[in-house]
Amino acid sequence: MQKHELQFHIKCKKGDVGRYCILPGDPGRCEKIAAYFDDPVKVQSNREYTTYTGTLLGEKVSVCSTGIGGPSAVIAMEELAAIGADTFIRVGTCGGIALQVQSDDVVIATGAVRHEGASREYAPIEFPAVSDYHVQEALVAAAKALGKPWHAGVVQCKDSFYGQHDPRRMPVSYELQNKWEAWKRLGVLASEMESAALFCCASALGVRCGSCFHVIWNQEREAAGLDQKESHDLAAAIEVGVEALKRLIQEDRAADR
Ligand SMILES: O=P(O)(O)O[C@H]1O[C@H](CO)[C@@H](O)[C@H]1O
Ligand SMILES: O=c1cc[nH]c(=O)[nH]1
Repeated sequence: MQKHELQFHIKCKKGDVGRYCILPGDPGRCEKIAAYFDDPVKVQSNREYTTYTGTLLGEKVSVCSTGIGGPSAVIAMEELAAIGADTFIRVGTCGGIALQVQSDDVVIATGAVRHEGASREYAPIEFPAVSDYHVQEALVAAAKALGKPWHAGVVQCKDSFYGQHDPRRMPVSYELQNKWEAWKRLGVLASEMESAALFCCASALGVRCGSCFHVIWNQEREAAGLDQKESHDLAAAIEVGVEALKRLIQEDRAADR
């Protein structure tokens, strides 16, 4: 596929997007994220992929939704990279696993458990799904500067949302439940679905990617009888993602990258 061509799924072409892109899963989140940009314009909407472009600090930036799961997320990354994007921040939602992770906190992924399929088509399973160091650093600095409660560590990715929430129902419950116990003992912070695939795809493409998440709930806190609520206000995670992009833009300018 030629780099100047309209990309097959996102229906964008070179010039439509900036080198800096925010990647939410939910298309409905794009307009809310674009509202933080200067002069945001809706560029395209096709399948699960909705794209807006605007500016931050005078730099062209975009937001493009990825849909749910690794396969559609790496399509977005591949097609955005083909038309010039090289720095990605996934702003998503997650469910807490570690007991200290509470609803409304912001989780920043340093790495992701590859309990999903798409990353295996980019890298052998021995290869770690890790976020870009500079993006990770910018996300932590942003969370600190904005005074948001944050945690940085490993997140778990899987392909089945209901395998996470109702593993006993699944014929492979023996695997899901045993592995979940391992994630807990290994200090995994939270569960979501796209970062492992995005991190491996980014490594393969030579682009930068990091992730931050709004914590909706924590099923382990609930199981332990700790206080627990459900929250769907993603403002803190969005603000951390946007602030991190600004910091990366400034750092890249200072380093003439
Ligand atoms: O809210 P988003 O960004 O879609 O992220 C999370 O929510 C979806 C599941 O409900 C999965 O995509 C998961 O990773
Ligand atoms: O529990 C959750 C919440 C969001 N996304 C997930 O994959 N799991």
